Amino acid sequence: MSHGWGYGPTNGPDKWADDYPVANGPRQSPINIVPKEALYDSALKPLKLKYDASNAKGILNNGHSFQVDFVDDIDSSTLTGGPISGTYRLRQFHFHWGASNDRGSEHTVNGIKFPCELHLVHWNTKYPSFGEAASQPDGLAVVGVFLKIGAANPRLQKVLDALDAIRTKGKQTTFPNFDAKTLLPTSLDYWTYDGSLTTPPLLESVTWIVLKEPISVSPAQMDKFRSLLFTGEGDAPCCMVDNYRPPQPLKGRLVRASFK
Ligand SMILES: NS(=O)(=O)NCC1=CS(=O)(=O)c2ccccc21
Ligand SMILES: [Zn+2]
Repeated sequence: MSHGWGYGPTNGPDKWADDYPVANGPRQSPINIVPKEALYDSALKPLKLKYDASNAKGILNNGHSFQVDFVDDIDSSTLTGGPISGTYRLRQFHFHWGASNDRGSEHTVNGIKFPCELHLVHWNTKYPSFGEAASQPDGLAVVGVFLKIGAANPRLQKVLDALDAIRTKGKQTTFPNFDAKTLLPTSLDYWTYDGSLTTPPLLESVTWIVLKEPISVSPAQMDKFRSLLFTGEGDAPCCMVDNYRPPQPLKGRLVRASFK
């Protein structure tokens, strides 16, 4: 790719292997989850998410999605338990969504696409930094949450209300005092498998933890996601939609379930 990666016809997921050959690697993400083929593992521990709202820093349009970044220099917002060992710190969360409500999620369930998917990115504190962790096979843990069309989600609305300030690529603003736990569903039942970042550099360093229960989002709230632009101020505007990678080959991997 002569220009940066993206989600368009000339720089989208089918082209990423040109610059990132790991795109065809053995543990790529996302995947299609087939619940009947997942193995219930009674040894899997419950997820323990301990988030401190005061760690929320800012919200940024990074040209591929938008992300909410967190202070991660101490163990104040952490993920423990579940399929992982040790302590992983919350780094950021972001979303992937479609141009219409029939698509947008990265993981699928029995081939079903959701309109949106939330990713909460955590890094293993056995490594000295996020960057170092991102290059290790057990370096990252991403919690994925599906969004399903239904009633408006008041907890999500606080995030969406900030989007007018970051409409174009590179724009950011402060986003203090947000408890990411408010975005989680009631049940923390999950599927887990070994995978990768779903965006370049597609590093195969992610333990994926995909929650079974979706959270709700209204059609109007989905249109708020779609008000963002991939492009920068002054560029020809291109709506930020369909910023998802499709499911990748399982290549023999096991998907485990924390529930029967
Ligand atoms: N959808 S995803 O969470 O797998 N990839 C997005 C992502 C999350 S991140 O902050 O780990 C990071 C660093 C560098 C490049 C991409 C990313
Ligand atoms: Zn993501």
